[in-house]
Amino acid sequence: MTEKLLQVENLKTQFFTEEGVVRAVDGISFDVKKGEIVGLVGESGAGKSVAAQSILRLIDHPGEIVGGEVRFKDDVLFGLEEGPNGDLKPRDAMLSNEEMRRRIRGTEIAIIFQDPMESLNPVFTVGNQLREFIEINRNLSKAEAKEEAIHMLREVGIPEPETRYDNYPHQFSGGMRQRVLIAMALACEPSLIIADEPTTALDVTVEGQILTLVDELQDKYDTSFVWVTHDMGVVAELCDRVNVMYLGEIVEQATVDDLFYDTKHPYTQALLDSMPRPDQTVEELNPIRGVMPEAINPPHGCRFHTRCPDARKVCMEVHPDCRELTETGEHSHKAACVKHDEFDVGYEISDPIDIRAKTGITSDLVTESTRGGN
Ligand SMILES: Nc1ncnc2c1ncn2[C@@H]1O[C@H](COP(=O)(O)OP(=O)(O)OP(=O)(O)O)[C@@H](O)[C@H]1O
Ligand code: NI
Repeated sequence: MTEKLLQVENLKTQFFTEEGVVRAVDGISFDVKKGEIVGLVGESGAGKSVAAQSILRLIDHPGEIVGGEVRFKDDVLFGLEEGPNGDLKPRDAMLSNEEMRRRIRGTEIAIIFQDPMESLNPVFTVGNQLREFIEINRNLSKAEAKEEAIHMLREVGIPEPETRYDNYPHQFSGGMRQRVLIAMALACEPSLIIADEPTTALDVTVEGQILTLVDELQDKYDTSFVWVTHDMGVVAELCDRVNVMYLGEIVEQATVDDLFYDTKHPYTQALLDSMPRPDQTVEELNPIRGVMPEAINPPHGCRFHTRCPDARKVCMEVHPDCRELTETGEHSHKAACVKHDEFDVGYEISDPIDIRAKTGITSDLVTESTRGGN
């Protein structure tokens, strides 16, 4: 049994805005084992970034983690318990803000964001920033830290690292800056790196190079990753296991192979169908119809029913949990869709609903999508 590094259980994060309560992350559960790359994939607004930030308790006002638990190794990063008056309060075992800063962030769990310029200071050289980070976090002398910084720049494929050490961030290309952030993330040899779409802004070739690099470094350092992306191509290339998110929930959770070749949720299927393929022209792309509804007032029943080609009346009423669909198989494969027998809520005898009427979209994408609900 592989060791579970990170365990997220029923995590809920909400934003209390003037328009209402945004249920950005609405009860997700997943785990990351040692040495694994686990994907969080979904369209814009699905809650991927909020989920990633919640793990490190990086949620600011008006946002708040309101429920669930996050455990990392033997530590409780987040957890609530009932207080004497019946109201919820942080569990005694939950790490303090100080412990999160000192012991966890950067050292045990590193995070890489989409825009490197947010994490790099434009007025200091790349080398100095990396050196200082290493010096502080690893208790090395200035000279040792500099040596280590150059070593890390070389590790992530920066050519002539001794010279590049003295360059400023703006003298690096986008891809090179992202490599610097990977170097910084790896510098303290964390057990887990959370990467929030770090390659999204890069062109495809550079993105490919970075993904290859991450794959190699992952092998070498045995670091685990949570990889946030909206791109199923990235998932295919990088991830071991995947969580598909829709409107704050995980709707399917499986190994990459199972997700691609034994797809259980219509939303996952729609994401896969919308993936550009080499044998297709741009005209042949199959974008997912409609837009994702607001997370303030998510649809009743299954949140995807308003866009789902397989939706029936029962889907408007029953809110499916993410349920195990394999018998005693080796790999767990979970999905939240009542068309599967495990749910037994009368899907087969329920009337189909006319999605055209619901989305107001009358493209031929809708008529052709009567793909069978097996
Ligand atoms: N500071 C905030 N205040 C109010 N709502 C927020 C805030 N941050 C995020 N949200 C809302 O939370 C939901 C989830 O957002 P999140 O950024 O996690 O989505 P995402 O899946 O990462 O999308 P993207 O691919 O665009 O990054 C969205 O409805 C978003 O509008
Ligand atoms: Ni995001």
